[in-house]
Amino acid sequence: MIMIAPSILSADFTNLLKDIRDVEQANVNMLHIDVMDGHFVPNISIGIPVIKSIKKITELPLDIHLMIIKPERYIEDFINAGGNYITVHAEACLHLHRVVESIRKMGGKPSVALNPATPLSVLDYIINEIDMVLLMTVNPGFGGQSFINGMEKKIWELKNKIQKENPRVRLQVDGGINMENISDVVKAGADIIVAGSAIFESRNVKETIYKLRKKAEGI
Ligand SMILES: O=C(CO)[C@@H](O)[C@H](O)COP(=O)(O)O
Repeated sequence: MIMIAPSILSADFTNLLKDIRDVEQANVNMLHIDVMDGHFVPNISIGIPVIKSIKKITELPLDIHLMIIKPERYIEDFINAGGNYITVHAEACLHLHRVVESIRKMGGKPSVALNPATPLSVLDYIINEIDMVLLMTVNPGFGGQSFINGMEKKIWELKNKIQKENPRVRLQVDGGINMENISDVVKAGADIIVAGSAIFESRNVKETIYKLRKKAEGI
């Protein structure tokens, strides 16, 4: 089954409750929450108080994508705020193994994100310790960017690596995914689709999610 994770970065922050209820009614599998620090990426977004508030109003698993340098400083806070999946960037961690270990110890599901230009070999000695890999198909920092050409090949290579080395790992793909390219992304091997602007900037959020799911499942 393909999972859909709406990225609330593109939601209406003056009406977040309504947007969350809409995606819940469309049976999405988790909420993707982008945390940006203005250093690792050139943008600043959502932080711990907002995540705590979201946790109070939804039962959906919270998938926290930390686009922050030295994420080890805040792992405990994001887990206490209600994060389920905690994704850290390989590029942002001096001691990736230690960070992943601490996420697991504190009760989170550890996940590692890779920027588009980061080689898959950075996963070589960590793939057995994680639950998910987040492959970025845009340069992180903003919603609404275009999917980078050629990333299907990287998804496919990562899928092969996962199948060989740890088939329990889920492959999440994030950035520029829409109605036109979702089938290719799934065919290349994605298990979890993150989509922000394609969902929240559409006229009918629920209908868009149903259509994305249908395309993803080839129906
Ligand atoms: O992490 C990020 C951006 O850095 C993403 O989660 C975006 O929020 C996805 O938005 P779209 O590309 O789907 O509009």
